[in-house]
Amino acid sequence: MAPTLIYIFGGTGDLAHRKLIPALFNLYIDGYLPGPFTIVGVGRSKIEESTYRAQMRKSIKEFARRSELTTKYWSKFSKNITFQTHDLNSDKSYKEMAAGWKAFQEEHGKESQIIFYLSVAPQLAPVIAKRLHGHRLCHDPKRSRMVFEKPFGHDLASAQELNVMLGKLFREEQIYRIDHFLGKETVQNILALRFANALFEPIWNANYIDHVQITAAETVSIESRGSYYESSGALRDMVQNHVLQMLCMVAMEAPISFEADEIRNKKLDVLQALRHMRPEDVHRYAVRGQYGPGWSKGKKAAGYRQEKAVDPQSNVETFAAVKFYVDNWRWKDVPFYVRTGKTLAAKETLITVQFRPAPDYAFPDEAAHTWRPNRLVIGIAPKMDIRLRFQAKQPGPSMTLRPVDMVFSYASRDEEDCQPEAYETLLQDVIEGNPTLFMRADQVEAAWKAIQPIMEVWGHKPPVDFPNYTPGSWGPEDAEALIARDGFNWATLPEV
Ligand SMILES: NC(=O)C1=CN([C@@H]2O[C@H](COP(=O)(O)OP(=O)(O)OC[C@H]3O[C@@H](n4cnc5c(N)ncnc54)[C@H](OP(=O)(O)O)[C@@H]3O)[C@@H](O)[C@H]2O)C=CC1
Ligand SMILES: O=C1O[C@H](COP(=O)(O)O)[C@@H](O)[C@H](O)[C@H]1O
Repeated sequence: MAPTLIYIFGGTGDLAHRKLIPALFNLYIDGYLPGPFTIVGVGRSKIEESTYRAQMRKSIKEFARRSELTTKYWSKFSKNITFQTHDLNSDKSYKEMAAGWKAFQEEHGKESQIIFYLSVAPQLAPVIAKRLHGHRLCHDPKRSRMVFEKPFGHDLASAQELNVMLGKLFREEQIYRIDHFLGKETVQNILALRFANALFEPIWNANYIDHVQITAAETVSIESRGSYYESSGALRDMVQNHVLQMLCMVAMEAPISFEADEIRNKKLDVLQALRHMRPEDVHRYAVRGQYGPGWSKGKKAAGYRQEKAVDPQSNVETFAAVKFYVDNWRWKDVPFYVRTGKTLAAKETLITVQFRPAPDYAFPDEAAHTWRPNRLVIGIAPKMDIRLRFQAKQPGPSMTLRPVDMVFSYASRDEEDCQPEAYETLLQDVIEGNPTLFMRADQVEAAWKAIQPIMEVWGHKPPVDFPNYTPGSWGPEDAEALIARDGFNWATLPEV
């Protein structure tokens, strides 16, 4: 692998502390980092290199998957970490970085590569891109890459604008739009489950599948991210990206190869097939919620409007549920119910594929058959498993049925401990120049387009009932109604 210089813009921020540096540490332990590499944390803070290193050591101890190995590997790893104070709006900073890049190439050779990870507020992205271009820091498309954190844009128009600008300055293959859910093992495994087995594919369509549910529930509040969340909300923060990407994995057609563009094309087809919502129909398809004050894990919990950096009258949603349809042959009239929210009853990311009931059959009524067990449940996180729930005969003299599970669990195969974190997989892909798991410009735009009508209606019509759910619940009543109207319930882990 080519010698690599990695700039982490936002090196003092939350994401760098909790995810990026710990992920790079794990990659180092596994020998996946290139021979010579340098990680340069960048922030406005005026801190010494030694202080930065000490902070990063603490982060690794706290957040790295294999923190117990900190002592063993830290001293070697830390030699590759440095810190620079820069204002990323200032030209001078890029001049200094250009000098640093020149020196790196002189030391390690012309095949060296440079990566800029933009772990900063999205408003900084355009100025950074222009300056990197202006200082020829990304002029060689084969040896320079930029990683853009989410959110990529604020809506369809701003995402398009950013894409157009980047398209003028760089080649698409240099631009890595990250969605960390795509780095999760269990999300990638959906492709293996569907396309490496002939078992499911024949029934993976509207003839046999009744509906699909995707839940991405969190127990945490918005924590210290109030100012970001006020300009985002659950729909932009989770549905536009992570949830729709999971939906694509479930709904896409079989790829003919695992080439980056082939997978991206197949996912784009799904996004483009999402049924357009007319503004007057949005209330039938989408529900929003905001948590009020209450109790969580035996402690008093603040409501969203009482959180730091949040407007006390805020109408930003912390919960969203949407019913999507994928208007193509495979998924004709099959609803995809998705929901996500903060301070919910459980941390649970789960995909449930509900099959249609068996046709009328010979079992006596007292067999108490229901058709709900007939489902495949994919645990994305924190439970990582796949369970097929089906009807079986209850042992005994009568023909009584009961639901049973056939389970593949990562934990039971000792595989959970050696799972790379999503950011490890994705950072390794950036270093190796593999964009398969990253979003192409058109995908990001198609995802914004899918939720644009909801954003517009919600933006124009303030909610009348906020706050409308309590911490520790499963969200607002209306979310139950959204799915109950069609005769179903949301699936959660204990009862699936
Ligand atoms: N945190 C998370 O869990 C997630 C974050 N993201 C995305 O990642 C990005 C970063 O988020 P997060 O780490 O939480 O943000 P933080 O607010 O914690 O950190 C922001 C970083 O940007 C730096 N910064 C801000 N302005 C400048 C500037 N003008 N010049 C140089 N550095 C600057 C800050 O440095 P300093 O303080 O030293 O000035 C700090 O390191 C955002 O786009 C966010 O949406 C995405 C998914 C999850
Ligand atoms: O991108 C985001 O994701 C996290 C949830 O990610 P997970 O891997 O912990 O499930 C979410 O908390 C955050 O609000 C959002 O920005």
